[in-house]
Amino acid sequence: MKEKQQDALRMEQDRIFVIMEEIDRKAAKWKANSTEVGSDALQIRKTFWEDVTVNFDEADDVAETFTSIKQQAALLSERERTQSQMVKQLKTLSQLRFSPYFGRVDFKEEGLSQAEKIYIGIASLMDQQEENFLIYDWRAPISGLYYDYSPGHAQYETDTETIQGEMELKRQFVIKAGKIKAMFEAGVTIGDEMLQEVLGNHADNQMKTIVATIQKEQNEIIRNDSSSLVVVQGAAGSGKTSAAMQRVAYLLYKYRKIISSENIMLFSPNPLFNSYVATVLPELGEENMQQATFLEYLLSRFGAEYELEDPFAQMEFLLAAEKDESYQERVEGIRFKASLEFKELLDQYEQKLSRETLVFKSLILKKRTIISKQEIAEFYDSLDKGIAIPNRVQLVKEWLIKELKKKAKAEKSQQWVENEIQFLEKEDYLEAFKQSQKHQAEAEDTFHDYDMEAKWLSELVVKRRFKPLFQAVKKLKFIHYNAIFIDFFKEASVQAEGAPDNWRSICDRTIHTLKAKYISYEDATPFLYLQDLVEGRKSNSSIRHVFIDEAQDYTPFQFAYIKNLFPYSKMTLLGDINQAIYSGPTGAPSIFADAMLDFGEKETYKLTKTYRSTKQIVEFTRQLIEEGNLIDPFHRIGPKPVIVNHADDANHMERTEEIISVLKNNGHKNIAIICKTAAESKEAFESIKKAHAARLIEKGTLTFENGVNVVPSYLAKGIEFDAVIIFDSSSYTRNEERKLFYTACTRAMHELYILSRGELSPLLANVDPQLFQIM
Ligand SMILES: Nc1ncnc2c1ncn2[C@@H]1O[C@H](COP(=O)(O)OP(=O)(O)OP(=O)(O)O)[C@@H](O)[C@H]1O
Repeated sequence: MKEKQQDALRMEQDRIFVIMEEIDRKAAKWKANSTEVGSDALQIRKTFWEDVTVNFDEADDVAETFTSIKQQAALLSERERTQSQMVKQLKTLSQLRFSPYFGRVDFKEEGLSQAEKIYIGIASLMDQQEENFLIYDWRAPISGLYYDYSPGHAQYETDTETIQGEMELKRQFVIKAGKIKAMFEAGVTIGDEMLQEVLGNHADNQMKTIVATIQKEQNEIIRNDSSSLVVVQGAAGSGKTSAAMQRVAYLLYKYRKIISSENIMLFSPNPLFNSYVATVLPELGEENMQQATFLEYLLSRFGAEYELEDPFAQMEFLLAAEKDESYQERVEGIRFKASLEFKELLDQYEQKLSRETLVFKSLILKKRTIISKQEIAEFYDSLDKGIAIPNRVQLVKEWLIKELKKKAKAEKSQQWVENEIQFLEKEDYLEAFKQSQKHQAEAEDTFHDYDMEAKWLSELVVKRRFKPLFQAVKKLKFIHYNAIFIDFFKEASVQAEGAPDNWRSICDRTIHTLKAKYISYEDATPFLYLQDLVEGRKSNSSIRHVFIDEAQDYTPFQFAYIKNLFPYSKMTLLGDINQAIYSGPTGAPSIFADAMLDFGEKETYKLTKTYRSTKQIVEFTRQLIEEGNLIDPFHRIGPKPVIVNHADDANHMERTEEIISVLKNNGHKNIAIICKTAAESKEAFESIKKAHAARLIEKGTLTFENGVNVVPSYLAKGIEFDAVIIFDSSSYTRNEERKLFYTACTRAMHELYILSRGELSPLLANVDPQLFQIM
């Protein structure tokens, strides 16, 4: 048996050498081509103007010149595109040279006498004659066999038919620098050995691709290309983010003729997460999709006029301001403002707005009202009420631009203009002189040079002063959204169906903050929604697929808003209701708990098998949540979580430092000290850094590095560490914090320590004592 395996290994290694030769041959050829295309492009750039006919004498000549320039530019951009395509292909070749493939299946198609050997890697490679595949791209239809079946009957779908047959062999490889490091023959338990190998590795500050070990249920999610909405509810560590990333790569491959990375958008929870996942697609030879946090979108819309609270500040309030007298009321406000009932109130308010007037802002120039808000309102009110609000707003805009032009003309003779002329720059005077010379030469005018110059200079002054006004009008800044939103809360305070009992007081408080131009996070999306009702819906037609990771933290209101923003997009939502850290403390609805996700064709997947943590950690953490018994740990063995049981504060820091040393000695490179809040993190960091080189993660932190990281609980979501130390379990006391505590504990891959400065968290009370060690 052993000998047979040795032979197989030798044979496979020999094949790799042959493949590497082919890669080298192709690389040399492509490199030569790429250099040629590159020098072509350079040449075109150098001689661009020599090769076009430039003649502006007659109208026909101008048209010809224009066509000629266009042709030359098209030629240049085609060459440049080809060159960058070649560079990309060369990069993929070098990735293949390092590790040509990770899987092989021998598949005998029904009706054929011989099995085909199908090798699967991150990209396809053809033989020298360009006839046969030496390597199949993992996203090709036939590669589905590798993920979905073990030896025996198997089938795969092409665009037109289902191909049936027999899988005779399934092999997995770990190949590095062209050498086979490990080879597994898959039996009934598909890929377990290979998974063991992969999952046993240390954590990294960058997520890795999982193409070699994608599991069947993940593969279904990755390859679903028919549903408008894919919803994945998956336990912590079940591979939701991984599935999302490979799904992006799959869509980019399958629809490469119609979509590219610019047409895919990922909403992620924070900037740290953005950088954590940033290397997955490049590793697969693809470019990263567009990535943003929802907060970034909000900030881009609000501009500098308002102070916008971010979700992390809101979270800090929810976790740390429990004793604040406004706490309960705000929590209830957050809950209601997250709902579709609240959105309905805004829709009703739109009806009222369409019958009544809007609130406007006067256009002010140098502290003088140029066009008053009353004049704007009068014009607006004179318009037919049957016209939709956004269209009326457009008419006001056009009217204002005309009025501003008239005002600007009239303004030129004002004394202030003359005064400002004196303060113009030397260049402006020079330009005025040139203009007047030009005018003199062109027209037999009776104007004195001096008059011409003065006229030009006063025009310049007025133009400069009016420019911001024109810009403001174009951006519809003459609408007083804040006042309209305040008016909405005044109206809504008396007639809110489904609102909490203290709704009136919530509205008063909201009005108070809005008057100070402060937008609480829970008010931000409703504010923009109202703004869009007035201005017309903003929608993005270039995005064809939106991914929302950690989707459990989006409210139904936010989701409805995002859906409106991307009306032509398919959507993939990935989340875990047990990690709903925002709706935990507020009880606000989450799109994952709601039945509101009715969307054309929706497909829901549940992932219950988890891969991140050892069996011992999962058995422990799943007892922290309801229905945790449904979570199925991957069989990877490690030490039981440790609860450090001491109810006094005195040696807490010392113990933390000792444990960090133990974890370092155990070979862990990536250790997180997870604290509940930013303030606790700061405090922990200040102490720890005296004994260990450590890094503090804050809401603006863009990357995290291997080493000791001190991180607030809500920023750790989505990422993972070799070992986690929960800094102080005693700070998680309320049931509302259960999901946050669970999220923090599930970040650990290999070891989990729970420390407490006071009493052990009551959230641990029901955990089976067999599942942890006490220290
Ligand atoms: N099929 C797989 N093969 C290898 N590793 C996998 C596989 N699926 C998941 N993993 C690994 O499990 C870990 C968790 O995956 P991922 O972060 O995608 O899970 P998640 O469901 O998004 O987790 P969470 O909700 O806790 O943030 C990662 O290290 C990932 O590489």
